[in-house]
Amino acid sequence: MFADRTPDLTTDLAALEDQARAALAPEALGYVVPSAGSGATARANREAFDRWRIVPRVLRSGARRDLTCDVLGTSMPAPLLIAPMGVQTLAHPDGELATVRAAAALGVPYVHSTQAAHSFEQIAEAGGDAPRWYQLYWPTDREVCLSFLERAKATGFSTLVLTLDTPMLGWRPADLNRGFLPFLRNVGIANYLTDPAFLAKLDKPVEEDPGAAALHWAKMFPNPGLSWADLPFLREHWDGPILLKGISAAEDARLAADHGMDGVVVSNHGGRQVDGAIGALDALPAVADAVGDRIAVLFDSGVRTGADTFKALALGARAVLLGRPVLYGLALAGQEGVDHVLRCLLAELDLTLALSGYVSHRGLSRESLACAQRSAP
Ligand SMILES: Cc1cc2nc3c(=O)[nH]c(=O)nc-3n(C[C@H](O)[C@H](O)[C@H](O)COP(=O)(O)O)c2cc1C
Ligand SMILES: CC(C)CC(=O)C(=O)O
Repeated sequence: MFADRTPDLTTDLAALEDQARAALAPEALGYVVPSAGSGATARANREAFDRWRIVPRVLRSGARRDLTCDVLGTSMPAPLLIAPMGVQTLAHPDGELATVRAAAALGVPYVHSTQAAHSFEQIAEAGGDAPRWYQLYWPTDREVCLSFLERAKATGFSTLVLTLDTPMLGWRPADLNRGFLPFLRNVGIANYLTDPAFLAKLDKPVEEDPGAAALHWAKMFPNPGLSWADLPFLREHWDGPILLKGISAAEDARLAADHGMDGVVVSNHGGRQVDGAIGALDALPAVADAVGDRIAVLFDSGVRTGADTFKALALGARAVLLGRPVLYGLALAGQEGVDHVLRCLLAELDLTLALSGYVSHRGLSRESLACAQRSAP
């Protein structure tokens, strides 16, 4: 099922998906690659990148470039993080451990999903001192939520990312057709299965009744009742920066700032939630305008190349999160594959800046781009 050689990986990250398809088992393929409904949002994500074009400048002394940056107190080699993605053992048996090791070797921050197949403690051990953020799916049970926050703090996660576009799972035909949800097989709930507050609520030890543990998770995961009024609870229990992920509307970004949040991630979950939503890059400029420098604006959904990263930064993102390509690298060659993907992205971003006349992403603005007209049908 998993490639156990080191395949020749393409340096065209947009084409990596095709290579990875062959390395993913059918259930993993059905979970990782597709999007919600008709796939309209995922297409809109890519179309938005195609519409914006870079306007290269010349003769600007670009021999030395500096991609380093600081985002909310986290230093990084470039404005790039690994997006939170659950159940990475579907892509490779080493799962998140391989990803965090590759990220740590390069200093790229890794964002740990609540739905990971490895626990906070395992990630901390594998990742060493490298920067790590924690993505929270806020469970309906507040004791479990608090326990997650405490464990994240105790194991060195500096920044909290609260994902809000997934109050329940989107309509995902590929999974529905197969009747496949990894969590119901206790895959991707490692943070729960190692959590004292969660385990205390089970009638029997997990080993005796794994099905009951999965069902208990299923009662806690969907949390459609959350509202803006809940945010002070998080602020009270988390000392570090907090970002809201899954923001598309400028008004929600403004509300995030008004509620004392430190940042937002403009994202539509890679098109996995609302079918027919606005392309994430199309949503970015209005969000950036709405909050200005009040809070940090980060971005994901559809980033596949260094040029895509350039465009998101030019349209107002302080950093981007890389999603599926990381899982494709992981599926193809484990830690080495993730390393390959990160290095390609970083090199291509550096090259795109150089070829476009910039010594740093800090010089980018909307003037670095032009919006190409759609061609007539
Ligand atoms: C397999 C998979 C699992 C994901 N799991 C999570 C998750 O646990 N938490 C979260 O906030 N986002 C999750 N996401 C969404 C990513 O963080 C990110 O928003 C998305 O992948 C960006 O789109 P892209 O992959 O098309 O670039 C997941 C995405 C994928 C593909
Ligand atoms: C529990 C899930 C919602 C994990 C996830 O974010 C995803 O599959 O997109």
